[in-house]
Amino acid sequence: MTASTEITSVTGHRRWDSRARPTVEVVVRTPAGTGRALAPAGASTGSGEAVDLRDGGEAFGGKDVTRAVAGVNGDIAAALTGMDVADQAAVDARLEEVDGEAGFARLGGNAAVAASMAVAQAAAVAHGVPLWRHLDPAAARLPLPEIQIFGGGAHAHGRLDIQDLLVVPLAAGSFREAFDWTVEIHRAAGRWLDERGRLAGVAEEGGWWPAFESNAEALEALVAAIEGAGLVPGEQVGISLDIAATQLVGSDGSYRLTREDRTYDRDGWGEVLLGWLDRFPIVSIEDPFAEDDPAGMALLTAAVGDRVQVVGDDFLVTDAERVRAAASDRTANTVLVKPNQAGTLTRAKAALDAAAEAGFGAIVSARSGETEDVTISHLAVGWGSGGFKVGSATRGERTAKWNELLRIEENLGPSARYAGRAGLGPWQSR
Ligand SMILES: O=C(O)[C@@H](CO)OP(=O)(O)O
Ligand SMILES: [Mg+2]
Repeated sequence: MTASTEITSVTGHRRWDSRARPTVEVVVRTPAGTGRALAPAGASTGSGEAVDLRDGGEAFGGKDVTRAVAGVNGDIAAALTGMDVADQAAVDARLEEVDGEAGFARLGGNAAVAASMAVAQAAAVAHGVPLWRHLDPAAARLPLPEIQIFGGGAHAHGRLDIQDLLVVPLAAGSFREAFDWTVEIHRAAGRWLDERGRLAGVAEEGGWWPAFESNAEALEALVAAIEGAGLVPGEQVGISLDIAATQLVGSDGSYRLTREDRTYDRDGWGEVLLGWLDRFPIVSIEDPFAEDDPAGMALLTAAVGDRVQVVGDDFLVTDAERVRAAASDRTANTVLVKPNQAGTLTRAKAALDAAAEAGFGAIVSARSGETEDVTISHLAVGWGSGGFKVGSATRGERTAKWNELLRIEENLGPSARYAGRAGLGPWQSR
């Protein structure tokens, strides 16, 4: 170990996220440079996620991070000081050890992930390279983005049942062009809603918050928006849905569409989804069934898993073991990778590696509560994930991540490659 990459201090700080909630920032110092990172937070969370440690009683709706920040300045600082930022695996193992509980229940996954990411950032700074290059000097692929146009579910007070309606620029020639296309679709969608008096506001991730009469109407509007931008739905631009179905399921296991005032059993719900998949150019569907309904996930994967990306978010919670189980049970073909679900970068990377081994796709993803932190943009390139999901093309905490990818693409110059359709994952060629 060179002395210059040895951690001299770790400090925790209380900052703010895009939902006006407190969040944890960690600053890691070494003689060779400083790294900092901020924890994101989900709203539609999986029960198997690392624990988001919150406190404060009435203050900030019980969402304060006083204990999580204190844990960084106490146990985490004591445990990591003197370690080498270049040894991410050792740092992350130490974080698990010092917490001592599953899912970072004692010190908080929010504290752990911010510490883990700050260490990675410090290592990159110490080596004088951007984080993506530090993770893989040969990395050259820009991920296929999925970008939210309409927001619903828990992010829009249930105004629409489907949580995220996103576009996927399959046939763009570069990341830059992918984003150019997306903003035109975003604008066309806004016009479509405005002309029909359906514009109700902006959802938590910055997509339009529409007053649709049914979920199918939202899909029709999305197709119209793609066409309105002068693009061909399905060929140039596909649709991706995050159903976040755990939010739709009742205590009896039935699935409820509030918009349409209809309730379905597992098979009936499967019929609804298959109907949408037949009618609309959907290339990806996330959490189509609830996190505790593997039979539903298996039903859909068997029906469309050879042509549609079936993504586990709440269902797989960025966990390598769950990815391996999903591969053998055929309950998905792609994993959503959210570092804060895992608690450390090492655990998140293990889920991504398990996906690669299983022939699954992988999508590095932000949370609905975000900050200006751009670590995940670097992870997507440095880890070579096929996909990348950050919410909308609006709002600073989202554009920060997209702009960072544009910088990386420019930085790569002629060697940059845009993943395009291949970014949907290796399962396509099976
Ligand atoms: O479900 C999701 O994929 C994310 C992002 O849309 O939402 P949250 O961070 O609230 O879990
Ligand atoms: Mg999701």
